[in-house]
Amino acid sequence: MSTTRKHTALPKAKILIEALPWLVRHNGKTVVIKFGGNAMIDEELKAAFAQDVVFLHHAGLKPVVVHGGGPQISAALDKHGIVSEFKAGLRVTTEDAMDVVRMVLAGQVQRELVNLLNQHGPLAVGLTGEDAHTITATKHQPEIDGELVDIGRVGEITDIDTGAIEALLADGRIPVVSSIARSQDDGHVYNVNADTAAAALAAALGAETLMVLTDVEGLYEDWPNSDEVISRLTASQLEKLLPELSSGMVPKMEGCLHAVRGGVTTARVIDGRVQHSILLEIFTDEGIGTMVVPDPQEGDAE
Ligand SMILES: Nc1ncnc2c1ncn2[C@@H]1O[C@H](COP(=O)(O)OP(=O)(O)O)[C@@H](O)[C@H]1O
Ligand SMILES: CC(=O)N[C@@H](CCC(=O)OP(=O)(O)O)C(=O)O
Repeated sequence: MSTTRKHTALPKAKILIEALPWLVRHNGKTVVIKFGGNAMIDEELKAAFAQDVVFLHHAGLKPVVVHGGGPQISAALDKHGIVSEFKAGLRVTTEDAMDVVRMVLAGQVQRELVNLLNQHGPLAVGLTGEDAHTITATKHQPEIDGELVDIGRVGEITDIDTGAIEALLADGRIPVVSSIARSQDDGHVYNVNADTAAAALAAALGAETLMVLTDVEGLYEDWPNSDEVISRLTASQLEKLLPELSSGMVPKMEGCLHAVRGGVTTARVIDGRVQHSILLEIFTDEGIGTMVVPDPQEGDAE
């Protein structure tokens, strides 16, 4: 081998070998990746996201994608002359708005991600929570200032059926799930926050990791005054912090808590604006966002 080739080949081999412990650790494990609408900034980032997910698949992990689309829904509602309003971090969803939500999530955002993933092979299959009873919900009425408030067709998850997703994973596919649920009691479909849906799926699937890609570096300790990111916190530490959180971070961190309390080993909030942030997070020591871990059991070494 020429000296020049050795010089370029060796560093590449070293990078591959560095990933070996992580490849071994994650082999065969399910990882639920939530791709937030705010992180879908440009075509390059979306293509890099698809590459990362396909990489995980070929590296022996079982990725499941749950996508958001908040900004995309707001833009479409705007075109329909419907004003977007959020209460308790959730979109007030009228019957007409629900049609738009479903059209954008299942017909636009999900299709685009499925298409990007399938440029690498016949891998991705899109579904919504309605399919095969994957997500069942009942009408959600959040409590605001001590009163239950009606925010329309917003769902609270009551049941997850992992059958369809597990069948797809067993068939070597990458499920791409839109956060729309069916209701058992009134026949309506419901709008579910995508972080909440991803966390519930991660827990029900017994996933090793929940990874939430968003448009900030992680959970800021004192948002919006400082950009100091909390790199690691236990479930109990997070629980204490929850009442202080605001807006989009509420469902994200509640979801992370639900996931780790439900058996997921780590839940991470990472910056989706950084290209290949998924690979950095899974295959290197340089975790870049906020990691939530279960409380240490008595007798565990710190
Ligand atoms: N403590 C916090 N740390 C980081 N971001 C926060 C915090 N509190 C609120 N936020 C807001 O939450 C947003 C992320 O949530 P959201 O807009 O719902 O994103 P996504 O579309 O990725 O789900 C951030 O852009 C930021 O404005
Ligand atoms: C009930 C509720 O608020 N649903 C969300 C669903 C999409 C979502 O969660 O998208 P992001 O992850 O991009 O925020 C919405 O209508 O915006």
